[in-house]
Amino acid sequence: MNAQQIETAILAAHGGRFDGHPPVKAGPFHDDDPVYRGAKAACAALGFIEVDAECLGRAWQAMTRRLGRFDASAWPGTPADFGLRDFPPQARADAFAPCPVALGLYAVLPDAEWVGRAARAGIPTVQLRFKSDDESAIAREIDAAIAAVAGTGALLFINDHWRQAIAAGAYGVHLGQEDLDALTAQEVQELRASGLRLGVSTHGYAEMVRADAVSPSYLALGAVFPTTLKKMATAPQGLARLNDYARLMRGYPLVAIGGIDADRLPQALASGVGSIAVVRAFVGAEDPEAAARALMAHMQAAPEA
Ligand SMILES: Cc1ncc(COP(=O)(O)OP(=O)(O)O)c(N)n1
Ligand SMILES: Cc1ncsc1CCOP(=O)(O)O
Ligand SMILES: [Mg+2]
Repeated sequence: MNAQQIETAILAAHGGRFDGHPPVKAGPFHDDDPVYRGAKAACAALGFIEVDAECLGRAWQAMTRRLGRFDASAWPGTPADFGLRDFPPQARADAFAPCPVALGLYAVLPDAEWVGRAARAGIPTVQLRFKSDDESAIAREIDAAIAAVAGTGALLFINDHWRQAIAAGAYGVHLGQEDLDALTAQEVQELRASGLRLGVSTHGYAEMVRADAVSPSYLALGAVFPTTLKKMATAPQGLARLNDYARLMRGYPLVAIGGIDADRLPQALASGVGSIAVVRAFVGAEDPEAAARALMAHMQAAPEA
């Protein structure tokens, strides 16, 4: 088959699954392999951004070589086809400290007062996402958040401020791709050696591959649905992509985030992720404690993935 036939076959098999993403201009192409070229072109037509179409083109090429034939009905979902190292990642020598596979309902919160409120409402995983450049205010807020979860059993992640999180003895740290890229290899090692858990944001295939390079404790997959809380560089990924991402990265504890509320929670959870992260569904609720109960009831009611 030539590249054009491969592209047509992939679009015929998968075109209906990825509704809602406008096509992206295909290329550049880095070699003449017809599976790579056809699959990359098809994935661009399915709306995957350049870096993700490139990842998928290479993964289709690797999958085809591994299977010994081109199968348009398949979709790459094997870590080795993406060049990822051995799964499960927790077994790697350089893995970050492990965290539960099912982090459950995960509330992302603007300050320590909200952290305490979420923890007292019984939410099992909470994050302090305190945006400030004031070092002493950050340290104060982190200390207050740690005090606020004491005795509740909630696991506390600190967003962005990893050094202060280590100093204060938090359970873990959450970093975005830019946050991770800003760290030197030595700083990544310092964070790993601290024993704090590390969660990393991802918004597609290339970012999952990038995050996997440091073997973090969990991966966040987002934004699943549109969110008004944060200006996103990438379009909402949608449920079809979330399902594929969760299948590929199933060796990790996974967190779905972005625009999830009680109505959408069951669909997101059905992807196989062990955790659903929310901001507005808790903080923006008229009665946050009642909202927490409803969200947690939805999580419990969901059938095992
Ligand atoms: C659980 C979870 N997922 C994603 C994010 C976003 O992190 P990041 O991309 O670093 O953006 P900011 O939150 O720092 O604006 C998160 N905080 N938590
Ligand atoms: C911080 C963050 N990262 C990806 S989406 C998001 C915000 C999620 O907020 P909401 O649950 O209110 O859509
Ligand atoms: Mg960040």
